Amino acid sequence: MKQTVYTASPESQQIHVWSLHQDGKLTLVQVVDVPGQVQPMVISPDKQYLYVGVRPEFRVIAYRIAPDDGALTFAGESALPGSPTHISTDHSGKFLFSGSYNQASVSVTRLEEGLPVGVVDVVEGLDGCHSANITPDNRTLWVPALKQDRICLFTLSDDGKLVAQTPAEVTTVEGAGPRHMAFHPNQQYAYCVNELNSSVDVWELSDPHGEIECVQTLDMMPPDFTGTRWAADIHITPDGRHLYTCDRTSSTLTVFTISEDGSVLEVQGFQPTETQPRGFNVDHSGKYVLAVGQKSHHLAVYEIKGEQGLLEEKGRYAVGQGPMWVVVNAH
Ligand SMILES: O=C1O[C@H](COP(=O)(O)O)[C@@H](O)[C@H](O)[C@H]1O
Repeated sequence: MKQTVYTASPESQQIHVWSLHQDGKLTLVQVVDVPGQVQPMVISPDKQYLYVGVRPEFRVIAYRIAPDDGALTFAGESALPGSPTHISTDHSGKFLFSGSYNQASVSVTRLEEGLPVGVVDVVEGLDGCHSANITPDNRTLWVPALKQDRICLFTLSDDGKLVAQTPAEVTTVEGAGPRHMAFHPNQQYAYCVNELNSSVDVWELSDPHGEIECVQTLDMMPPDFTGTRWAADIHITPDGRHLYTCDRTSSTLTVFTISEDGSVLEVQGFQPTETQPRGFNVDHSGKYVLAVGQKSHHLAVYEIKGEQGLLEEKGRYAVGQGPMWVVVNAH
């Protein structure tokens, strides 16, 4: 398996394309100058396109991915109704979702033959909308509205419309600020990192018409931490054994193990990382974590070690200015 890593740096308006080698080393393949401040990124389910959200002219740009070395070529673009804070796709590759914090909305863009062609739905009134997360069965879109301490639940219709479910939302404790999510591969549990109190909620997914319950809430900060909590991102290993989160004030990655059935998390340790980590990811082999520092302008690679999933730094690399997002493609 070959892997390519993409980092987005909005201040220098660049995407860096890296080959990730088996030993965790990176070599630079390409630096793409993006026409705008590039923030969120996602790879199409068929692995042929990288979609990126750009501002101040709000749009999604599609880059074709070269199958051999992962290099990017501009392929198309489409306007978005608000600043793209987060983008993702459904699993069929027919729709792209964009959560907009500043516009308090989530939008759905139709994809045709991999290219974005236009917005087909917008849901407003989602204050602090921070991400859109489709369940592994492609049925339900979970959309955290950070400023409302709720995660809205929508059914994705065949024509890309978002239909509020019953119940239409789940709520966190007051002041948590739900932000980003990950799903367990067994499809029974979702994990949400809460920005404002740096905690993680474990959501038990049930029958679509039944109750969805928060079965555990964990503090992700070291016990002696006294600063302002400012969590950002969350990722799970492909085998569902380890979960990682990041906090920007402390520049820390928190390491969790996950119980066999996905229901119980346990904090295993804290990894100091790049300054102000807003985005990170796990590679497809489940061997490496890659994190960028918005204030260090570097990408660090960590090897996942042993049963606890603790991290050991393998190298760090200068990227563009203000890096925010990391995605990994396997081809
Ligand atoms: O994490 C955060 O995100 C919001 C929205 O970010 P944007 O890049 O879409 O403008 C930001 O305003 C907030 O301060 C920050 O904590």
